[in-house]
Amino acid sequence: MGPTFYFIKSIGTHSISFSSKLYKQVRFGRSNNREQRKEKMQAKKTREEVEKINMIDTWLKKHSLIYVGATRHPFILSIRDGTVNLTSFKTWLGQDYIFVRAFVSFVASVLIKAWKESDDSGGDMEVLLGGMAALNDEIQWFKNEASKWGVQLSDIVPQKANKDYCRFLESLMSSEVKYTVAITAFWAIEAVYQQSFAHCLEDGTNTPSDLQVTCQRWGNDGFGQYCHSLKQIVNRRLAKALDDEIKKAEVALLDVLEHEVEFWNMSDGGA
Ligand SMILES: Cc1ncc(CO)c(N)n1
Repeated sequence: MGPTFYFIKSIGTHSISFSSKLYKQVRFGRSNNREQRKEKMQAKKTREEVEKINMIDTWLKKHSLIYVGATRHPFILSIRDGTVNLTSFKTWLGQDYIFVRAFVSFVASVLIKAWKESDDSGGDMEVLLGGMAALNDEIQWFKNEASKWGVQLSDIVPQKANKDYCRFLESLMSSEVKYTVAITAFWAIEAVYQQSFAHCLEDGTNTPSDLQVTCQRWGNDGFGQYCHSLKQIVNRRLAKALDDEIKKAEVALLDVLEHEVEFWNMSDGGA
């Protein structure tokens, strides 16, 4: 088949016609294809940039299965529907007290990294210091709560999942680990508890009244705000980070989510 001819204009008895290729070139401009390609690439770049601005949400969508596994664990769902086994709850309480003591040291190491590496335009240090103050309160709370439930904290032996998690925290305390990577893990650790316990406080839930204080501890709005501030710090850091650091931060997030699932699993009696 020959080229299609478009009748464009007739001037008097003279008609001018173009081949379709030529017509397109005249109609859309010679560099049409190249322009379109450029536009597409621009769109792709913009999408990547948008994803990078909120890297955390991009990752949570990408890894939604494990994220839901960590924030909607059967133990949490059993608190939420009121069927929780109190032995499970006490196991969790004792193990978490041990974890939080390691966690305080980890947060101290993140604070040191912030001081060394952050320009602190976002007030990172204040947010972290607020987190440490909350942990001071939390340790006291664990002691009160343990005596309320008859849990002897001095007798608690850390289970394997707990030891593994604490060892992971310790690995992040190394000066080799960048601030961006460590604070990504920090945000994830706090966010899992915030999301889990806030879920137990939603309308229409059956959370037992004597567990409400526990859920409030991490599910209250102030803690939600604090997690949001941490998330903004992380997103700001990741938007500026090099690829290698971004990859390590994503791995750290996945590690946290896996450790959190294993940690909840302990409450079910698994060692
Ligand atoms: C296991 C675990 N993850 C997160 C938190 C939040 O502080 C906690 N107390 N314990």
